[in-house]
Amino acid sequence: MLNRNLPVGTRDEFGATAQIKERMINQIQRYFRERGYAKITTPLLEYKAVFSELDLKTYQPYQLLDEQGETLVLRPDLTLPVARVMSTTGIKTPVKWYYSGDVFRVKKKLSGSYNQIAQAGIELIGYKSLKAEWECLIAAVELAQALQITDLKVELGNAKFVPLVLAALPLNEIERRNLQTALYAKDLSRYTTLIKPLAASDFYPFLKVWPWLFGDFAAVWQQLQLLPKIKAVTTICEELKETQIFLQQRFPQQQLTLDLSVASPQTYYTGMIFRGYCQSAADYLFSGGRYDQLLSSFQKTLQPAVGLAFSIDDLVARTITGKPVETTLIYFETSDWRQAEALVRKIPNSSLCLADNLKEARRLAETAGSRLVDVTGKVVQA
Ligand SMILES: N[C@@H](Cc1c[nH]c[nH+]1)C(=O)O
Repeated sequence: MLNRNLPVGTRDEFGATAQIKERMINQIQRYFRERGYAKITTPLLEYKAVFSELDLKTYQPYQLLDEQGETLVLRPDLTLPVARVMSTTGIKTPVKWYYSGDVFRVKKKLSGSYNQIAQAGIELIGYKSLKAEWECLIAAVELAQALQITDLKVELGNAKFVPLVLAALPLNEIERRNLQTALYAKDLSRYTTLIKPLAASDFYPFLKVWPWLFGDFAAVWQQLQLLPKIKAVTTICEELKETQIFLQQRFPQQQLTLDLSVASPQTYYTGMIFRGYCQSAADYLFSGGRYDQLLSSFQKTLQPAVGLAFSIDDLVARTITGKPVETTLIYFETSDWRQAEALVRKIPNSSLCLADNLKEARRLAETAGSRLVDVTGKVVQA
């Protein structure tokens, strides 16, 4: 019976879903193109080694062997293939890429989520200033606005914040790792036990609130004042504050949150991280960050880089829950074919009705819940 089934986590897409998805990908790509980005495409199949910098437990890839016995994977990420391209082609930097495509991540049976995820994103390579992060954030917020997402929340963080604070604590390696695990898992009873030995430390007041260091930017900022000065952390915080001020000037209505107690969504991030989410979507709408070390794992030169990717499927799911699209069928006699085609071009979501006669056309329109129009442009059935 497998010839009638789909593998776990896959799906077919058709009708409104497929159409909305296509439109959305086109809209996002057009936006990036008009902003001066160049298109890049990479293959679905790559050597597994390309993804050695990825947390392969979280993003488990589908594997297969090529004729030489090398392990290939269906790409579980789109940023690493771009880094591979940069290291093998000698393309001059700085460069701004945009792309869209599917990534494949093994999902547990019954998890209910999909293993083929459509993404559209950008990678800005060769830019070390904060301007690159801001460019990504502007693009993300403007796109969300263009896609009519009115309840977007932008969450800022920094991949280095947690490791730097942990490194400043008087703990050994194992204690540090345990504390990090408890913090990320929000395992509060274990976390409280682990910080007890530090009760006399300057860090203690901060440690007591650290698991709650997420939410409204201003509120988190206030809590952050409890943290004793650590030079590298101060720089991170200043960047976050500057970014908040910049975003608030540019998008006064934009909701902005800060999360300084979360694990970096990708192991390759080395600086600011940002995610966008909204109430009606289950997962993040976009996710990105700075990854200055990634290209050095492919080649000797260090290349600063920032990027982000939209998760298209969540955007589509969110749109589908809106009101159904009104469709129109155009009924015509064969002698009026060109005229009918002209109407299809004019009326959004319309198509030619290939029924033999008007009676049959009426029946088809009714079944499809479509309006029926004849070539003269007259609605014959609403
Ligand atoms: N590849 C990242 C998103 C990203 C693009 N560029 C930088 N980060 C992800 O899938 O989470």
